[in-house]
Amino acid sequence: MIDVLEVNNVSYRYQRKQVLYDITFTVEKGEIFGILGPNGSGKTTLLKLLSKELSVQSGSITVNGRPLPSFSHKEWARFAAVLPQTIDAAFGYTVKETVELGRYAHQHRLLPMWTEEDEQAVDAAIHEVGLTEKAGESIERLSGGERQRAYLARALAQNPELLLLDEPTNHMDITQQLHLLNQLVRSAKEKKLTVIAIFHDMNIASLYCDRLLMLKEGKAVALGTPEELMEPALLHSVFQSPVNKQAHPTVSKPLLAFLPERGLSAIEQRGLPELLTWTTMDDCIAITAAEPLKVLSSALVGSGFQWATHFVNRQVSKDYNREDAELEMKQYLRKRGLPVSSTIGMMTAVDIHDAVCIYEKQDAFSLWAVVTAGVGNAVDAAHAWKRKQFEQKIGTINMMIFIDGTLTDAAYVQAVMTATEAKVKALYEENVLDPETNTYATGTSTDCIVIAATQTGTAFSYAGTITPIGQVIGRVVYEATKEALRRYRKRRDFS
Ligand SMILES: Nc1ncnc2c1ncn2[C@@H]1O[C@H](COP(=O)(O)OP(=O)(O)OP(=O)(O)O)[C@@H](O)[C@H]1O
Repeated sequence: MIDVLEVNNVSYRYQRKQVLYDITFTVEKGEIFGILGPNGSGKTTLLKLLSKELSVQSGSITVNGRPLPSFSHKEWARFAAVLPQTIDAAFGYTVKETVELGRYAHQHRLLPMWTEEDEQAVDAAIHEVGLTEKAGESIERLSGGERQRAYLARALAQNPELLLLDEPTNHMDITQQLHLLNQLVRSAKEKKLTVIAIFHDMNIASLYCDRLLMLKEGKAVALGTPEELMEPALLHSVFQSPVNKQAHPTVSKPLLAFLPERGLSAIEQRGLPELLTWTTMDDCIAITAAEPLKVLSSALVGSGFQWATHFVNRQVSKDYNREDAELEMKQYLRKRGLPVSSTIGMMTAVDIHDAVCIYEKQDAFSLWAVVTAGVGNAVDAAHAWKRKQFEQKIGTINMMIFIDGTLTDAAYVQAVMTATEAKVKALYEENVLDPETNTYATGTSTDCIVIAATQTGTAFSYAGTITPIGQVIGRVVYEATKEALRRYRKRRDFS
């Protein structure tokens, strides 16, 4: 890789105020390089030094191996284009005329001539920022975001090798931000355009930048890929705001969630039993939480991680068979007056009146488990592959585990593991067999689990069987599953 830009030990002071200290980094050709940092950390000053708007006082900046000061004004204007943070609007110009100004660097000083190449560069740049329709509009009649795009088009029309952007997506709505940044990434890759940009939105920077430089009080505190920099501890120390890091659902980039200050939540004031309201209707159990709980579930409605206030275990007939069960379930929830977007919905053919609830209170947390169990579809997971097809009978084990505590993602996963292991043990002790293989069943073919936590109070990094919370989950699930199985068999044997 070729380094376009080398910044070595650059420091800067405005009169007596030192604002940059010994900044060193390199930027490669075709790279999208982001500069991040709190207000006043020196980002704009650094960008002004890179764009030659300010002169280097100490240290050095070289571009393609040449010291930056050795570039003439015209040479530099051909090489680099700048989009500053604020631009005084050139009133009276149309969008197209504004963008045309970007071509001046390519004009011969003595014999200025507007060529086909100039015309094409202007049209292409206007198209790239999505302003073709407004090319004839005067600049002062554009919205703030549109105006920003027009100035970006002016910079792009320069056909620069280096683009320096100070908050390029300022004033833009999210569609425009994504459109523009997608375009920048395309240009960077296709034309080997190098982009150095200041960002305030860390998720946007993480999504679009190859590497990031983090400034704090004029010092470079971190330099690396978004994966390396988006670390909660580092971000907390730089921005003084608590932050959580998660995996982006579809792109291999980190996603950050900043945490608002919360007042005392219901759980801290009232405890788990007061937070949850239990209602048994003719064909479902509905549990309502006064505060949203963070849930990991395999439920038909509301699977994966999400926040929810309603938890429904619905009883359906053993012949229930719908092509789109999820859609039908959502219609059912709607009819019941439940908010579908914050409801976790599961189904069972087991009689919901046989549900077993166990509440456990410890010093550091409390836990409530609700289990319905049937074993008509019992299966041995180790030998399920031997089955030709699964015949659906009554019998599914549905578990909901409510916890007043703060769980990490790892703790959620371990809670699922611990609960599953305890369930397997209960099935073993109740002698539940897979009817096909005649071996001990480990579950049923349609089991469902919900782990719901308040995300307040005691923090749990893990919930495996070595931890107090894991031990409670294991015991409570084991006992509740055994009791639910006994109730299921009793009803089956007497009906
Ligand atoms: N012309 C100037 N004269 C004196 N001090 C200045 C000047 N320009 C900026 N500063 C100071 O230098 C420091 C860094 O400012 P700079 O604009 O580089 O920060 P920034 O990280 O870009 O901030 P923001 O995120 O708010 O845009 C600030 O304390 C600012 O007040």
